[in-house]
Amino acid sequence: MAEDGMLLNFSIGDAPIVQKDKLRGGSWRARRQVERRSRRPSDAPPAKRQRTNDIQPTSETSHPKGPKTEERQVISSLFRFNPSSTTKSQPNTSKTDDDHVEPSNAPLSGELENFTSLGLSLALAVHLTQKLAIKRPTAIQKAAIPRLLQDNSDAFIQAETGSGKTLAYTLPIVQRIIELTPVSSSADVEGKNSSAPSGIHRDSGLFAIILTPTRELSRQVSNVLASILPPYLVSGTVIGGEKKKSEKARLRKGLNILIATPGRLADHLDHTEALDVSRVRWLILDEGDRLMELGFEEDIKRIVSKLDFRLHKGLKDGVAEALPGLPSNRITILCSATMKMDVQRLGEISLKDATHIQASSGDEVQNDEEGEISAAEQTNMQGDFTAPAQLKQSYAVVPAKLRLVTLIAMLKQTFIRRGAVNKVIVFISCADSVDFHFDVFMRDPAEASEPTDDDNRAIETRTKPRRKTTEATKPPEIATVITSGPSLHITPLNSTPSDQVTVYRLHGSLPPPLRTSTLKAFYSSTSPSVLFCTDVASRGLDLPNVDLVIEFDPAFSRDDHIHRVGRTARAGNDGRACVFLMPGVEEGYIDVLARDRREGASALRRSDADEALKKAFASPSVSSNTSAAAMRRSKSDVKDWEGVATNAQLDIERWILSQPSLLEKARKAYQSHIRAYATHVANERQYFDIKELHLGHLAKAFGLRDRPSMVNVPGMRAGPGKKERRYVSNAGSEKLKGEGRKVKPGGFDRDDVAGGMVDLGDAAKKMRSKVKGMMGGADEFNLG
Ligand SMILES: Nc1ncnc2c1ncn2[C@@H]1O[C@H](COP(=O)(O)OP(=O)(O)OP(=O)(O)O)[C@@H](O)[C@H]1O
Repeated sequence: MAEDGMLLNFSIGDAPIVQKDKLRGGSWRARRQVERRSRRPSDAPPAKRQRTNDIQPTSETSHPKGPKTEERQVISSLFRFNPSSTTKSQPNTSKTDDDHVEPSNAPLSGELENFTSLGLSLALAVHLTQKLAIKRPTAIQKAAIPRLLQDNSDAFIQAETGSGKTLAYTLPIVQRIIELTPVSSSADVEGKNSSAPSGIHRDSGLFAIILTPTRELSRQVSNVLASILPPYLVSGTVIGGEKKKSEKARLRKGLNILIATPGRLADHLDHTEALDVSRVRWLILDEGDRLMELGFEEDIKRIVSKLDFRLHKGLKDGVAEALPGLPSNRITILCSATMKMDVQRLGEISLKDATHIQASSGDEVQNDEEGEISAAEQTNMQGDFTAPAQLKQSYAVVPAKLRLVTLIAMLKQTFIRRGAVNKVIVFISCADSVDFHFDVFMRDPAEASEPTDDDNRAIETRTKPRRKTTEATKPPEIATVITSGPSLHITPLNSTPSDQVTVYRLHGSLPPPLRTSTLKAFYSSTSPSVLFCTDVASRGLDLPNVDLVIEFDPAFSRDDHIHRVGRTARAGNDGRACVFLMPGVEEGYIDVLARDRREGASALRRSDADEALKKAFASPSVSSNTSAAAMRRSKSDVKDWEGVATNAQLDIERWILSQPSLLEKARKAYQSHIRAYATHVANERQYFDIKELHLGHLAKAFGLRDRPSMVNVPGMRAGPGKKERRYVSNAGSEKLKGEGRKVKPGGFDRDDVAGGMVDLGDAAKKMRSKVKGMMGGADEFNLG
C-alpha cells in the first residue's frame, strides 16, 4: 500500500499476513492470544495502547450478530474503559468565578489619563468620547500614541489581546494625515455635513497601508477607521472576494488609507495603474507573526520593495514636497499580541531600527544597528502572561469517547441560566469537524431514528445489571429548530423556545459572502449564540460580549491559544475560557496553560467530563444537590445522567447512520481531525502525541460506529506521499489554495487541515504504526 493513502483511508494493506489456519487445543483465551500474536510482525513490539481502566475490552463492545463483514458496526459504551486522568489527585485551588482580578487590558483609570495628554488633538479626543464612548487610553495606547505622533522610526507594538492596539496605531496616523493641512477643527472631525477643507481630501493621495492576514480582520480595521476618520478622508479595502474591477474602481476614486490582505495588494501593485503608492508613509503589518505563518513572506517582500521603489521615485520627482508635513521616509509598524521568532524574519524584511513598544512596562527597546532584535529581547517578546489577567481559564479532562456529549452538556449548562451568558465561541481544529459539529447541533430531533436492538444491547452492556426502562428509547433532551441562513436554534434542556440559542459556524472553506454574513450576524447578535469555528476566528476579531471560549480541540501552538482565548476578556471585560484535554499525556499541557497565568497552575480551574455531564443531564435532585447526602445517592441516580448522556450519544449515532451524506461527513471530520492532530507545533507534540490517540474511542466522538480501519471517505484526494509539505485536498483555505506557498506545519491556518500544506510524512508513518498496532491487539474493534 502506498503511504499516501494511509492517513486518508486507514488502509491496512501492508498489515502483517494473518495466520489463517485454525488453531486447535488449549483454552479459548490461549488460542486467541496465539492468534493475536501471530498477526503481529515477528520483530514488532506488542501494540502500544492507551491505558484504560480495564483490560478486558471485549465485553465493552456490542457486536451485531450476523456474518463477519467489514461493515460491521461497533457500539461501545460511553462510560467504560476510559483512560484515567493522571492529574486527578491535584487539589482544585483555583479562584472561583466570582473572585475579582484587576483587568490588565482595561482603559487606564487615573484622572489624568486622557488622550489629549498623549498629544492627540482635542477634536479627535472629543470625537472618541462622544461617538465611541472611549474616554481614557489603555496602557498600550498610552505607550504608542505619543511615540507614533512624534517619531518617524519603525516600531513593534506588542500588547495582550483586547488591549486596543488598533486604535493605538490608527489614531496617531489619522491625526498626522489630518495635520498635513492646517485644518483640524472639531467640526471637521465630527460634522458629517461639513464641507471638505481646502487641503487634504480623498484625492490627495494614499498615505497609509494596513496589511492584515484575513479578510475579516481587514473589514474590522476598516470599520474602526471609518468610525474615526473625518468625512473628507476616505479608507477602503482590497481583500479579494469581490471582482477586481470593483476594487480597481475604488482605488481610482481615491483612498487615503488602504486596508488589504497581502496577496491581493501585491496583485494590484503589479496590475493596477490607479494604485499610486508614491505618498505611502505608513505601512502597518497587523498580526505580523500570523502574516508570516500564513506564508505571506514573498508577498510582503514584493510589497515592501515596490513601496521603496515608488517612495524614492516620488521623492526624486518632488511628490513629497508638494505636501508639507509628510515624512520623508516610510514608517513601518508591526503589531501583535504575540511575537514569535517569525517576527525576526519579518523585521529583517520590513523594518529598520525599530522600537519595541509594550504596554506593561512602558519600556521601549531600540534594536541594534542592523535592525535585529537581541536574544534577550526576543525572549521578552515571546513573553509569558500574555493572556488578560481577568480571564478565568479552566480545563476539562474529557476522555475521547465522551467528548461530544460533554460538549453538548457544557453548552446546555452554559446557557441554562437565562441571561448569564450571551455568546460562546467553540474552537475546533479543522473545517470538516466544524461542519460536522454544526450539523449535530443543527439536527432536528424529529430526524432521530428508533433505537435498534444493537443500541439496546450496548446500553445493557454498559449499565449491567440494568432494569428495563423506557429511558433507552428516550431521545436526548436536545431539541433543535432549524432556521434559515447560517444559524439555527438549540433548545437547552427542559427549556422553552424562548430560551433558544443561535448557533453559527465559520471556517475558511465557506464561501466569502457566507463568512461575512455569519460574522456580521454573530457580531450583532444580542441573544444567546454559539459560534463553531476554526482558527480563522482566532486572530484579532473583536466580537462583543463573548463570555466564554471553549477550545474543544486544543490550539496547535501556545500562541494560537493566546489569540483564541483573547476573543473574550477584552478591553477590561470579564471572560472565561475552557480547553478540553484528554486524560493522559494531554494533561501535561496544563503546564503550558499555567505559563499564561501570573499565579501559575493555581489560577486554572479543573473540571471533568463527569462533572459537566452530571450538571447537565442529572435529574434536578441530583444535579442541584451537592450535599454529603447527595453524594451518597443511589446507584440508580448515578445511572440517571449516564443514561441520558448515553441516549444522547446513541441518538446521534443512529441519526448519522440514517443518512449516507451524514455518515460521510462524520468520517471526513474524523479523518481531518486526526490529520490536524498530527500538526501541533514540534515543542508541544509531547502533549499531543498521535501515537497516544485511541482511534476507536475518538471515532465515538464523531458518532461513528465504524472500525477505525474501515473509515474510507469518498471524494477525498490521496493523502501526502513521501514528499513532505504538499497540498492534500481540494477543501483547503482559499488563502493557500493554488498559490503554492510553503507553510510551516503547526503554524498555518487550519481552516481546513486537509487543505493546508502539511508536514505529514512523519505523521503518516506514526499513523501507520498506530493502525498496525491496533490490528495487532484491537480486540475492542473486533478486527480478528
Ligand atoms: N481606550 C479604550 N477604552 C475603551 N475601549 C477601548 C479602548 N481602546 C480600544 N477599545 C476597545 O477594545 C476592544 C479591543 O480593541 P482591539 O481590537 O484594538 O484590541 P487588540 O489589542 O487589537 O486585540 P487583538 O490582539 O485580539 O487583536 C475594541 O472593542 C475597542 O473598541
